[in-house]
Amino acid sequence: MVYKVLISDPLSEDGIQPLREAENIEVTMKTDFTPEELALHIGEYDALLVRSQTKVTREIIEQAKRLKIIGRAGVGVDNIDLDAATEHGVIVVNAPDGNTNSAAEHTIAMLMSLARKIPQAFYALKHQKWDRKSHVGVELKNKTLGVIGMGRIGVEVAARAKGQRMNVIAYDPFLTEEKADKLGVDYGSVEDVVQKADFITVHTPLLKETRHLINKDAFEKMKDGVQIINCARGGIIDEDALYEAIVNKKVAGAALDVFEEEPAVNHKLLELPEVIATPHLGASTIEAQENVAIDVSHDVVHFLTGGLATNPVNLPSVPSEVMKKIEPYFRLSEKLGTFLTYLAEEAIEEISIYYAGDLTDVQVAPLTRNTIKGLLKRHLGEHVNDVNASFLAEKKGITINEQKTSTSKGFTNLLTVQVKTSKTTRTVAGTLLNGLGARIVKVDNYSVDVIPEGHLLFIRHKDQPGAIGRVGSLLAEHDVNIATMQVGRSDVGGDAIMMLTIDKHLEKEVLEQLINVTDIYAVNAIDL
Ligand SMILES: NC(=O)c1ccc[n+]([C@@H]2O[C@H](COP(=O)([O-])OP(=O)(O)OC[C@H]3O[C@@H](n4cnc5c(N)ncnc54)[C@H](O)[C@@H]3O)[C@@H](O)[C@H]2O)c1
Ligand SMILES: O=C(O)CC[C@@H](O)C(=O)O
Repeated sequence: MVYKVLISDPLSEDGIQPLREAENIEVTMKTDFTPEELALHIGEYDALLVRSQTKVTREIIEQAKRLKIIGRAGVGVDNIDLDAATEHGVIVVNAPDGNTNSAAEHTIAMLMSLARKIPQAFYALKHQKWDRKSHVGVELKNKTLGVIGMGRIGVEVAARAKGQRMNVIAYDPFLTEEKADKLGVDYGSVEDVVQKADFITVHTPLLKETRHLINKDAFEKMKDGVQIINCARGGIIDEDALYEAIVNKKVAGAALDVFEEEPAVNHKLLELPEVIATPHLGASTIEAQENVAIDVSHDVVHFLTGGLATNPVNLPSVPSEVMKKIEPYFRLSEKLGTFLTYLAEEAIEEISIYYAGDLTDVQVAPLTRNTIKGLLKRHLGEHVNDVNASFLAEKKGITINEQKTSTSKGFTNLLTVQVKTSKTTRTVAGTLLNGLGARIVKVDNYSVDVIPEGHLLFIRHKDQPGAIGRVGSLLAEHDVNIATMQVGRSDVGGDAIMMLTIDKHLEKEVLEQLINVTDIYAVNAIDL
């Protein structure tokens, strides 16, 4: 059998040697397909290799009848429809490490160019203007760099900024004070970073949660004259808000490698003299392109010849006998993990998963991985899957405990998940009710009975007359319909909880008002 591999974006010729040299693999490099042409021809191929230009949409995947693997030579997989790939049994692999250095160096290059107005000065000189007055810069020494997203690239950027004698303040949902100390950076919330930094650089993936993370509100809180860098993904910064902040002189400059829509030609931000930009060049070094092409080529060769992929991004394969027994619990375990991300307000340091009742008779490791996936996915994005979840948790310094116990508290099966942060321990437990599906049956010490789906509100309050009514009225005022409501308390007049299911996502402003309602201690708006 000969496997046909299509490379539809320019990849390093040296990097794809493992593919060229493999037996029974035929490589076609064709980088000028239109989306329509790609959809027309993709049916002939077993593997597709891309960078960020090719959009591997559902329409393309639906035409890809032979396709087994998509290789992304780079980190971000936002140009690939992962759900469609998974639904069609196509494994997606990426090359997460190969361009870290390149992207970090590009960020520092942008930071220095921005501070010293090098592109603007060069442009003037190219146009025969010897203009020194307009191009006075600022020094980096003793300035504060705010880093949002301390993954592979953020950590490297922070280390290099320290080499420029900068102070670094950073935020990442997985960054603890201890880890920040080890890295020699200050630990802060997004607010702290935004308020204290002279330069702000973002290094998160583009997710629902990070879309417009830097928006009008954030710009208002920043120091006057702050400068912004985005070498991660267009869309993390709200481009309209950035434009306005530059025109209003709040922001003194911005360096952009990425845009919401690419290619970004005729973009209004590019008309502003304060903006410098590159056309998505973060990973464009000979070394990075070779690294990512080698990594992804090896994975494609291994996978097509019956081996395992090193960097799978979507669903793994689980043996069918195991799957059959545990499949009914999959949704529940993932939802319990996700639920806890809303309750844990600091970085999670430890996760413990307890299996009781019927669950003591099954192989639970895939469920543990699935719970961890639910826990990580909200902040790390769609590339977290059952295969890489434990590995990613470990890399984030999270300890994982898995235990089978005899305390099923009267349930036929009981799955209890507990997370510890530096300040608190939060617990949620769920069960699969025969014929009725999944239920959350305990949150911390309170018994509840809630379907783990949709929009939930978990409210802690003082057991006082009127507290429930005030919550109901406020939600009604904002046209939020309560579908179900349960209450519980530790003792009369003491701590109590409300667990509500509501018909739509709770907007931030309503959440803020709810937190300020008399006798309410805390509110978690949870989207499952
Ligand atoms: N410009 C380029 O050519 C280029 C090159 C490489 C990577 N990138 C992009 O850079 C980004 C980061 O890549 P990486 O390899 O460091 O990824 P990574 O997964 O190692 O790190 C991302 C970090 O962002 C954090 N994060 C998630 N949500 C957050 C939030 N709301 N606030 C703060 N932090 C949050 C995660 O916890 C994680 O630690 C990706 O979007 C990637 O696609 C761009
Ligand atoms: O392919 C490229 O050059 C961009 C890659 C980069 O954005 C990534 O996410 O790895």
